[in-house]
Amino acid sequence: MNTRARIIAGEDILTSVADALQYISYYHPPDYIRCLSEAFAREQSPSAKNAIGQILLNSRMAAFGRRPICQDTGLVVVFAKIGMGVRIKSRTDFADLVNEGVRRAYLDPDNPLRPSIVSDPLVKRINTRDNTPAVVHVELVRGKQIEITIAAKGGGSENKARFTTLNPSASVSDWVVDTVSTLGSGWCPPGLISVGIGGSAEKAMLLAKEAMNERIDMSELIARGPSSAEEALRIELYERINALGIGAQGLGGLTTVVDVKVATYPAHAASKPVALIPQCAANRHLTFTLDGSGPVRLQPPDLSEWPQIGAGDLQMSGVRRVNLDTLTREETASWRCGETLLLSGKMLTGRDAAHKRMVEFIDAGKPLPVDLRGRAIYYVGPVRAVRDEVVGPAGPTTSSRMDDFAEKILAETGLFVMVGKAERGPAATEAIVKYKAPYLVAVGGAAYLISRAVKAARIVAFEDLGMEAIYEFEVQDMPVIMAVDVQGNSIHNSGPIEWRKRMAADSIARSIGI
Ligand SMILES: O=C(O)C[C@H](O)C(=O)O
Repeated sequence: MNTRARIIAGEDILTSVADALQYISYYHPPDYIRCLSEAFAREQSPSAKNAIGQILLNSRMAAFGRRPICQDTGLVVVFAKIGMGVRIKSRTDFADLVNEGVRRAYLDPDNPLRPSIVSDPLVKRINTRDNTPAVVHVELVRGKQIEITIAAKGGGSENKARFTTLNPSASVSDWVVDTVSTLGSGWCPPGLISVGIGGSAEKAMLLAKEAMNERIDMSELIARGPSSAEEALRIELYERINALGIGAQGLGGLTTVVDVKVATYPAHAASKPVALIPQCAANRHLTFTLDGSGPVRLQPPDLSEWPQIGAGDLQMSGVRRVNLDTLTREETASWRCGETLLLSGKMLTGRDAAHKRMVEFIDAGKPLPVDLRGRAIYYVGPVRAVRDEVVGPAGPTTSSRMDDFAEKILAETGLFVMVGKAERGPAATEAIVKYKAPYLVAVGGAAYLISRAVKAARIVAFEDLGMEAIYEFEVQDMPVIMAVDVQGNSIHNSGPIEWRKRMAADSIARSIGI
């Protein structure tokens, strides 16, 4: 038996991490594209079909353009299984090698990725500018290889991770379904729900996080039938979660999840820890193995698997064209929940840090550096532009994080319209009604597609905030859906209720044979 350690160069780890992060920034996993294409064909809700179509079209454009699928290019999470017969030739720690790979990938001049990580998360929250550090999990295993699973996890879906410890006899299925029904759609469905059961609090979370990177195989599982309690739970959850009618982007529809993963580990007799982590439509991960023969060599996927969706397939009939430069309160009050609008003209951008600072200015009686009166604001933190782009991928961020600022911003600035992603909470909805300032949504996960509607972009305030600075965008035909109108009607309430009812009626109809 050869007992000599196998040498793996640190540089091969670093290069492979960098190449893998670039690769997953623009190539969706083909298994996800296959499922989403099926969901697109099946979808009957026009809004949800349009959203899935935009995600698929965006994915194809990102793959051919080699630009990020989503403006949120993620928090890097690594699961490394290091064979105990391996010796890593490096002067730095394993985590430093990974971080150097992250730095190289995110600062790549051909395809720069958006740095989203802030240090001092408690107080200063300063962007580290290279997306480091990654979250690295290492396990020592038998063998002479290193297997690395790397993911770039979106912030919106990570924010919806949940944990509980159930009583041993309580139903995991009920807790998961109840919890998903409270998450809203900031996690950007259609995606996956991953569930970790057992171990301890942190172990359950890790089980869920690791399992979400497994191959999507729900239709195969349903076809062959479950062979374990975990598999039976996967099918049950897949059916029950989709029956909630949440649909793509929470607009109401048939597909909320394309798969549900379940991983288990022995637990204490007194406990049943359960972790739930959603995976968004920017489902980015890759597993590769290093055996000492050099860095990983990644082949592009077969792009003929990406459906060729055109504007005509997007169910955009009856759209209303809006000139943002001539908005009036009368006009915005006439927009109705569920309508598709195509926005043209100038809009401002601003997200978490810009809102916090604007409210600090207002509280201190200082004038804002930009006049929001009569304008639309888009909640976005774009990727840096390259080559002929005016802006990099620029999809919407989760609007509910701006809810706490809505009342003050609307009261003090005369802002007319907000554009973002997913539902608003009760306080923001009240402010929308009170100040007659409607709320529109763009499709989360269609960032590169949306960026093509941006014809000019310039930073107008808070440049030090990096991707969170306030820009002025000039857009042409940017597609959005009217989500909360000035009466307070919300598509994120009415859509899922309608599709839940329709699906229940359909299954009743099927069960009685009509
Ligand atoms: O940070 C972002 O751009 C978006 C975030 O991933 C979100 O979904 O809210």
